[in-house]
Amino acid sequence: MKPRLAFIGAGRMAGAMVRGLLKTGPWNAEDIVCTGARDGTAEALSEDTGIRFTYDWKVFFKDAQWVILACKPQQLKELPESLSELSSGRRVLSILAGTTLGRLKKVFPGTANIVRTMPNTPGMIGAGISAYSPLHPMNEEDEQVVRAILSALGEAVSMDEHFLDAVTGVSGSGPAYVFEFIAALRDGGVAAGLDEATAYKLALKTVQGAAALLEAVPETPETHRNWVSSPGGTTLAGLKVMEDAGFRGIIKETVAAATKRSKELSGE
Ligand SMILES: NC(=O)C1=CN([C@@H]2O[C@H](COP(=O)(O)OP(=O)(O)OC[C@H]3O[C@@H](n4cnc5c(N)ncnc54)[C@H](OP(=O)(O)O)[C@@H]3O)[C@@H](O)[C@H]2O)C=CC1
Ligand SMILES: O=C(O)[C@@H]1CCC=N1
Repeated sequence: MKPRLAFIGAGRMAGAMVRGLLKTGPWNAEDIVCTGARDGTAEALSEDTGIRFTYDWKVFFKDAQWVILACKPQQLKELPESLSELSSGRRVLSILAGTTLGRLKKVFPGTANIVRTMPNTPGMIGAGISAYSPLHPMNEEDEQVVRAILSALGEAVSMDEHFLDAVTGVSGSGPAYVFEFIAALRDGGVAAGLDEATAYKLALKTVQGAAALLEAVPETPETHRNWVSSPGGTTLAGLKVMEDAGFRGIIKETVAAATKRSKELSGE
């Protein structure tokens, strides 16, 4: 169970997947090829990891068994029409935000199966979470391959395609919200008198520690929040500002906007 993999796109996410795959195995560099849009990422990924790269689509598809689609959703329409024939009989795993299985089927009509997935950037260190959904029910071998590929990035869960836009809004884009929160916590510390490096370290370790604590002691976030909050104490004074400013409503709207954008991307 080690099909040859061919990446269309060699950017941040493709790079994370290739590095994860080479680390976790069973894939070796010679089992993987990539291509790009001639802006240098394919050469760079090849140089860094030892995988092959080519700009010749015939060479690209020659012995590819699984095609990993990892360009931007808007770049899908730039791919040549010849791909529809060249990809015939292959399997496709797409990480494109928003791009539905229905649309992918039109681009790759002769493929044996197509799987849509939504990973996230913590996958770069094996700490990601991906949801995936196949066009046709997968046989055991294909399911094993998909799980092995996604496991190189962290956890993987199977889900109805209907949910993948919401998954994108929560965990696909989610790391960016968390980074924004850490930056805001750092800036709050600086405004309260700390130097920037100290404030950043405190903010980062606090978010890291809080997430690790939640996982280790699986009470709800609300329970953990209450354990931090002493009556008449500092935390409640801080939380009141968050509540008055509608923090939860803002995050809900944030997820809704990203989910909506994911749905829109399917048509672009
Ligand atoms: N970034 C994230 O957090 C996440 C991203 N995704 C999805 O992953 C995908 C890739 O994102 P990301 O890695 O950030 O993007 P990058 O911009 O880093 O990478 C895009 C890659 O696609 C290549 N490319 C562009 N046009 C073509 C083309 N016509 N033919 C072949 N290759 C092409 C680029 O090549 P070149 O450099 O030569 O132009 C580049 O290697 C997106 O679809 C996104 O929705 C999913 C989950 C999380
Ligand atoms: O911003 C985006 O469109 C991609 C999808 C999820 C994370 N990044």
